[in-house]
Amino acid sequence: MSEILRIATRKSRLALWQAEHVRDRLQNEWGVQVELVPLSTRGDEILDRSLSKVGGKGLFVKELEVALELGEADLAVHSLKDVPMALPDAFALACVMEREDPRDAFVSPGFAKLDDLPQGAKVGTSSLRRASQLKARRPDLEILPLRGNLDTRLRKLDEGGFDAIVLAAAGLKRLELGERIRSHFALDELIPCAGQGALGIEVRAGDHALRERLASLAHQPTWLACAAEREVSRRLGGSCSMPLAAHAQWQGSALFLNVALGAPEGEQGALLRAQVSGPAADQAAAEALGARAAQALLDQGAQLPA
Ligand SMILES: NCc1[nH]cc(CCC(=O)O)c1CC(=O)O
Repeated sequence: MSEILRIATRKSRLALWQAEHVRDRLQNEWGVQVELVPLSTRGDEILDRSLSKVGGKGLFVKELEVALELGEADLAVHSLKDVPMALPDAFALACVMEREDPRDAFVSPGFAKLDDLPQGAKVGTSSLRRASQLKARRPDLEILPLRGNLDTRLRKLDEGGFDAIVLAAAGLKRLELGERIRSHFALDELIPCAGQGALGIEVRAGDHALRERLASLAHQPTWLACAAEREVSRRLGGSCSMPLAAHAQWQGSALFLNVALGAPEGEQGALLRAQVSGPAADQAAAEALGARAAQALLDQGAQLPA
């Protein structure tokens, strides 16, 4: 077979690692030839500005979709947490792969963990989700914006100006930067965002044969957990301009879904939290759990975006 599959990817080191990871699996497990098609996305170009104000997460995904649409690539590999809840009809999420460590990591030259930070310490993160949960635990902290890819953020920490920064453990581990992690936040202490640590593969919706074949890369427990998490975002109209956290963990055949929602940007207010659990044998059951968690937040007064 002379078939060549092409993977559209962003050019950041993490995006390339993730695309190479999928390439290697396809080559090893299917014996096909796979090429990477690296693209720069508008998301990367405007990373130094406020993403939440220019159009949100979808930007990371959009240019890769254009390459799929034009037939320049057959698959797009994404960090699932950057994939919008609703894809355009022409595209489909063919599979979600086994999740890496979903936790957030505490990175600091001088301190081993959050509780060790002195009063008023400066913590870098531009994630509203991380900021609202950190503030709920430590109202004294000064949260400062920190953007850019992982290498850029670590460089900014090394240049001074922050006592600590918070990053996804998965990205650091994939880039062999795990030694920068001083400690991991517990999953109920700094709840991750929906899909954190998981990879999703997007294809043209009409590529039925490829969609079926990609089922061999899917990890069903990860997919069901992420389906529950993503349903919370979908119900609450979640975007990265919303400080929403949703993380589901398996205990036997039951899924435990932890969610938190901070006050809207610039406003004061308590962090809302909820936990729901139940069996989740299929996607519908997982999404029903997500819907229950979203309703629990709404019952506590969560505001849907206008
Ligand atoms: N928001 C950007 C982004 N998208 C995916 C990852 C890391 C990998 C992952 O969480 O799956 C990161 C970095 C971070 O949040 O620190």
